[in-house]
Amino acid sequence: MEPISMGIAVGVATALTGLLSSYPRLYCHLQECCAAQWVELNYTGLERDLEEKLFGQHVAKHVILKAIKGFWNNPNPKKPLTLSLHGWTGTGKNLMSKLIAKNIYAKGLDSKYVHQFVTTLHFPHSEHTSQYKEQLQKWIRGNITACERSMFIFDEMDKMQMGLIDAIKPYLDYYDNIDGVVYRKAMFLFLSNAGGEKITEVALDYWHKGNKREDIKLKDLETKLSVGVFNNKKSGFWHTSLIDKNLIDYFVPFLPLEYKHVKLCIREELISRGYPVDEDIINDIASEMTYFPENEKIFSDKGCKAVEAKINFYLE
Ligand SMILES: Nc1ncnc2c1ncn2[C@@H]1O[C@H](COP(=O)(O)OP(=O)(O)OP(=O)(O)O)[C@@H](O)[C@H]1O
Repeated sequence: MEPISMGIAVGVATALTGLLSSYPRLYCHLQECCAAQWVELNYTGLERDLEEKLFGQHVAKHVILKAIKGFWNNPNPKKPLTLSLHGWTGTGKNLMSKLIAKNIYAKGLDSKYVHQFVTTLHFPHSEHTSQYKEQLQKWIRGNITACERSMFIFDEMDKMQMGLIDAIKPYLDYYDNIDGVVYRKAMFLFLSNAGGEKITEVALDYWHKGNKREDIKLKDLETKLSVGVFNNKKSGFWHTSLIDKNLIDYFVPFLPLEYKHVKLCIREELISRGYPVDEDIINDIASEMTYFPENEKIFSDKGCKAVEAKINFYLE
């Protein structure tokens, strides 16, 4: 490029940047920003999505809707919202995070204000904990400075090293601000399989007694979870002061999925991929999944996780 054209290009770019920064509304019109047109809870949207897309999780739905509504309607929360999602693999914990993000951020999980960490992927080496710790704290601070309504999702929380959990702790607590940064409007979601077996015991017990699954209450599960997980010295996450200091606001249990839920997942997947809905195919695929316990075969051992792969195998 010639020097004159280069000069003009730089001048135009500088003028545009100046213009956009002096008109934040115009900036937000063109780019994702932390204002209400990009970051706002769509409660009815969330309610509808959970009803239509998340199967067999009445307790989790109820807790999440209550927690998020209360938090969002409070203009001055005392601490960030901290949700701990527990359950067997493939039961919808990641799906739930996705639906929450979708109904708060216009760009859903792709929003620059939604941050996902997977322990084995992002923090794999225990010898690097102090380095991860520093990076993570910087990351949280920087992102909440950019947008108070940021969301952080930590997957495989039960595999996270203790030191790293300690690094997040100050941001979850009841502080008005830390070094001038207000963390109270952020949301933290912790996902783990911890407690999955205890939750299954409760669901199985209901089934054996001939009770309806839909009658399982949060308190039935909480009692089991507190004995089996929170007081279990082996489940790393739980004997940290996250629990001792009451830093987790809600425990969100995910029930193991039954044959009928697996069928719903298959149906949903067929529709979303534009295949015709054929009951025979749905039954065939659902029957190919494996179920436990050994004798009764009630719950899918991978939840709905293998559905996509089974459909690929069956139809393509
Ligand atoms: N309850 C559910 N309702 C509808 N779809 C589901 C449900 N549970 C799982 N799925 C589907 O199964 C797949 C795996 O689900 P997801 O990743 O949410 O499970 P997870 O509980 O996070 O598993 P993991 O503990 O192994 O990470 C996704 O495609 C998801 O859409």
